[in-house]
Amino acid sequence: MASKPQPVVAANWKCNGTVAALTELLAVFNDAKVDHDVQCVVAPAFVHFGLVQAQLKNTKFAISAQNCIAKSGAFTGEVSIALLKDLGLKWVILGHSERRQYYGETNDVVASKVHACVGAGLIVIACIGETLKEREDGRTAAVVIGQLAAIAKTIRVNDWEQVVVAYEPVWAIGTGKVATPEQAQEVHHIIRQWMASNVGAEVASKLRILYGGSVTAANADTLYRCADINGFLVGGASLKPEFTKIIAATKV
Ligand SMILES: O=C(CO)COP(=O)(O)O
Repeated sequence: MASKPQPVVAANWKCNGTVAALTELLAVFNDAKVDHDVQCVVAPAFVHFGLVQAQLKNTKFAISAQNCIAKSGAFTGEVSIALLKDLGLKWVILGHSERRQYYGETNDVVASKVHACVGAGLIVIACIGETLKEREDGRTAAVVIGQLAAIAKTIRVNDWEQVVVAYEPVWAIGTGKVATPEQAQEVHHIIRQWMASNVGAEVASKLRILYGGSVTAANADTLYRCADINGFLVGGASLKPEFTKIIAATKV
């Protein structure tokens, strides 16, 4: 346990929140006593960046985008790396399954975004994970390795310092059906082993691999005890005060 890398606990607020509700929640995050070595991250919708930048005072937290595109210009409705950097943002989530599913982001699209973002100095939370059908067909390892390999192909070994991997089984997202610790650990181990064999042992041992999918204050402790789980990417529960308990679960 002592050799685990610094945990990351990230709140993915997705397309949720009101000014009033988020103001209340940020006050809770500001008051949270986080006295262990952990990186907390909040990813609001783009329209809430200003609110979060003005109100989030807890220095354990960074602000993240939920997506971006590589280049600025005539791309109506999009937000580019340069726009994020101009606001002082350092983190971005890429390849979330909702972006893959609803916006057609393929492994190659995600990989090229990861390449562009690490090249620009951002820290990327790169999401991978299988659907229920893929799991039932026995293709979990092949799918997540395919997603990971596409990224590994586009970035250099040193770039992995700027990448956090989030394993989010699609069937566990927003369903209340959390992966068991055994199911999660099995895939996290496969990811780390693949990284060790294909990128390098040191990169693999330092890589933060987060679990996401119906994480709550009630299951975070048990999940974090798994050897290869280094934190969480949280949706629903990150919009509630219980998110601070999920952060606390990474204190060992
Ligand atoms: O998609 C997720 C985080 O990115 C997980 O969402 P839930 O925690 O709501 O299942």
